[in-house]
Amino acid sequence: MNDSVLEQLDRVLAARKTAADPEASYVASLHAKGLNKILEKVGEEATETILAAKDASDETSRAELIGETADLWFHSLVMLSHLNLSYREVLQELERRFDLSGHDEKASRQ
Ligand SMILES: N=c1c2ncn([C@@H]3O[C@H](COP(=O)(O)OP(=O)(O)OP(=O)(O)O)[C@@H](O)[C@H]3O)c2ncn1[C@@H]1O[C@H](COP(=O)(O)O)[C@@H](O)[C@H]1O
Repeated sequence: MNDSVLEQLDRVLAARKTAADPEASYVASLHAKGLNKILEKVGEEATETILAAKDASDETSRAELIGETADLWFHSLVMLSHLNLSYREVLQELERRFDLSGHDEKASRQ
Protein backbone atom coordinates (compact mmCIF):
# COMPACT_ATOMS: atom_id res chain seq x y z
CA MET A 1 0.00 0.00 0.00
CA ASN A 2 1.69 3.23 -1.15
CA ASP A 3 -0.92 5.78 -0.09
CA SER A 4 -1.62 6.55 3.52
CA VAL A 5 -5.10 5.80 4.87
CA LEU A 6 -5.65 9.55 5.17
CA GLU A 7 -4.80 10.02 1.48
CA GLN A 8 -7.14 7.22 0.42
CA LEU A 9 -9.94 8.46 2.68
CA ASP A 10 -9.42 11.97 1.35
CA ARG A 11 -10.05 10.71 -2.19
CA VAL A 12 -13.20 8.84 -1.13
CA LEU A 13 -14.51 11.90 0.73
CA ALA A 14 -13.92 14.10 -2.34
CA ALA A 15 -15.80 11.64 -4.55
CA ARG A 16 -18.71 11.46 -2.08
CA LYS A 17 -19.01 15.23 -2.13
CA THR A 18 -19.76 15.47 -5.82
CA ALA A 19 -21.02 12.18 -7.16
CA ALA A 20 -22.74 10.03 -4.62
CA ASP A 21 -26.32 9.21 -3.71
CA PRO A 22 -27.23 10.45 -0.19
CA GLU A 23 -29.48 7.37 0.11
CA ALA A 24 -26.49 5.05 -0.41
CA SER A 25 -23.59 7.01 1.11
CA TYR A 26 -23.33 8.24 4.71
CA VAL A 27 -20.84 10.97 3.71
CA ALA A 28 -23.04 12.17 0.84
CA SER A 29 -26.00 12.27 3.25
CA LEU A 30 -24.01 14.53 5.60
CA HIS A 31 -23.10 16.91 2.75
CA ALA A 32 -26.75 16.95 1.63
CA LYS A 33 -27.90 17.87 5.17
CA GLY A 34 -25.35 20.69 5.27
CA LEU A 35 -22.72 22.27 7.52
CA ASN A 36 -24.87 22.51 10.67
CA LYS A 37 -25.54 18.74 10.63
CA ILE A 38 -21.83 18.02 10.10
CA LEU A 39 -20.89 20.35 13.00
CA GLU A 40 -23.52 18.67 15.18
CA LYS A 41 -21.85 15.30 14.45
CA VAL A 42 -18.37 16.71 15.25
CA GLY A 43 -19.73 18.03 18.57
CA GLU A 44 -21.42 14.71 19.38
CA GLU A 45 -18.29 12.70 18.61
CA ALA A 46 -16.11 15.11 20.65
CA THR A 47 -18.41 14.62 23.66
CA GLU A 48 -18.40 10.84 23.20
CA THR A 49 -14.59 10.90 23.01
CA ILE A 50 -14.32 12.90 26.24
CA LEU A 51 -16.68 10.55 28.07
CA ALA A 52 -14.76 7.50 26.79
CA ALA A 53 -11.43 9.03 27.86
CA LYS A 54 -12.71 9.63 31.39
CA ASP A 55 -13.57 5.94 31.63
CA ALA A 56 -10.55 4.42 29.85
CA SER A 57 -9.41 2.10 32.63
CA ASP A 58 -9.34 -1.37 31.07
CA GLU A 59 -8.65 -2.88 27.65
CA THR A 60 -12.30 -2.78 26.53
CA SER A 61 -12.85 0.86 27.46
CA ARG A 62 -9.52 1.86 25.90
CA ALA A 63 -10.64 0.18 22.65
CA GLU A 64 -13.90 2.19 22.88
CA LEU A 65 -11.84 5.38 23.24
CA ILE A 66 -9.91 4.52 20.08
CA GLY A 67 -13.22 3.97 18.25
CA GLU A 68 -14.68 7.27 19.46
CA THR A 69 -11.50 9.14 18.53
CA ALA A 70 -11.65 7.59 15.04
CA ASP A 71 -15.28 8.80 14.74
CA LEU A 72 -14.18 12.30 15.81
CA TRP A 73 -11.29 12.40 13.33
CA PHE A 74 -13.52 11.03 10.56
CA HIS A 75 -16.26 13.63 11.09
CA SER A 76 -13.61 16.39 11.34
CA LEU A 77 -12.32 15.27 7.91
CA VAL A 78 -15.87 15.47 6.51
CA MET A 79 -16.18 18.99 7.97
CA LEU A 80 -12.91 20.07 6.32
CA SER A 81 -13.97 18.50 3.02
CA HIS A 82 -17.33 20.30 3.17
CA LEU A 83 -15.38 23.59 3.48
CA ASN A 84 -12.95 22.68 0.67
CA LEU A 85 -10.10 22.00 3.08
CA SER A 86 -8.27 18.76 3.86
CA TYR A 87 -6.06 16.97 6.38
CA ARG A 88 -3.06 18.34 4.43
CA GLU A 89 -3.59 21.89 5.68
CA VAL A 90 -3.86 20.57 9.26
CA LEU A 91 -0.65 18.53 8.92
CA GLN A 92 1.11 21.58 7.43
CA GLU A 93 0.04 23.65 10.44
CA LEU A 94 1.28 20.98 12.88
CA GLU A 95 4.56 20.77 10.97
CA ARG A 96 4.93 24.56 11.09
CA ARG A 97 4.38 24.57 14.88
CA PHE A 98 6.78 21.67 15.32
CA ASP A 99 9.47 23.49 13.33
CA LEU A 100 8.89 26.71 15.30
CA SER A 101 9.12 24.93 18.64
CA GLY A 102 12.69 23.65 18.17
CA HIS A 103 11.30 20.54 19.88
CA ASP A 104 14.28 18.20 19.48
CA GLU A 105 16.80 20.74 20.73
CA LYS A 106 14.72 21.64 23.81
CA ALA A 107 14.15 17.99 24.74
CA SER A 108 17.84 17.09 24.47
CA ARG A 109 18.80 20.03 26.72
CA GLN A 110 16.53 18.82 29.58
N1 LIG B 1 -14.72 6.03 8.39
C1 LIG B 1 -15.94 6.07 8.19
C2 LIG B 1 -16.87 6.20 9.30
N2 LIG B 1 -16.66 6.29 10.63
C3 LIG B 1 -17.88 6.41 11.17
N3 LIG B 1 -18.85 6.38 10.22
C4 LIG B 1 -20.29 6.46 10.38
O1 LIG B 1 -20.55 7.54 11.25
C5 LIG B 1 -21.73 7.29 11.95
C6 LIG B 1 -21.44 7.55 13.42
O2 LIG B 1 -22.50 8.14 13.92
P1 LIG B 1 -23.12 7.64 15.29
O3 LIG B 1 -22.14 6.83 16.07
O4 LIG B 1 -23.63 8.86 15.95
O5 LIG B 1 -24.27 6.67 14.77
P2 LIG B 1 -25.68 7.04 14.14
O6 LIG B 1 -26.63 7.11 15.28
O7 LIG B 1 -25.91 6.01 13.08
O8 LIG B 1 -25.52 8.49 13.46
P3 LIG B 1 -26.68 9.55 13.06
O9 LIG B 1 -27.97 8.80 12.81
O10 LIG B 1 -26.76 10.55 14.20
O11 LIG B 1 -26.13 10.22 11.81
C7 LIG B 1 -22.15 5.84 11.71
O12 LIG B 1 -23.23 5.79 10.79
C8 LIG B 1 -20.90 5.25 11.08
O13 LIG B 1 -21.19 4.25 10.12
C9 LIG B 1 -18.24 6.26 9.03
N4 LIG B 1 -18.75 6.21 7.77
C10 LIG B 1 -17.87 6.10 6.75
N5 LIG B 1 -16.49 6.03 6.92
C11 LIG B 1 -15.56 6.00 5.76
O14 LIG B 1 -16.11 6.79 4.74
C12 LIG B 1 -16.13 6.06 3.53
C13 LIG B 1 -17.33 6.48 2.70
O15 LIG B 1 -18.52 6.13 3.37
P4 LIG B 1 -19.92 6.18 2.59
O16 LIG B 1 -20.14 7.61 2.25
O17 LIG B 1 -20.94 5.64 3.54
O18 LIG B 1 -19.77 5.33 1.37
C14 LIG B 1 -16.18 4.59 3.93
O19 LIG B 1 -15.58 3.80 2.94
C15 LIG B 1 -15.37 4.59 5.20
O20 LIG B 1 -13.99 4.47 4.85
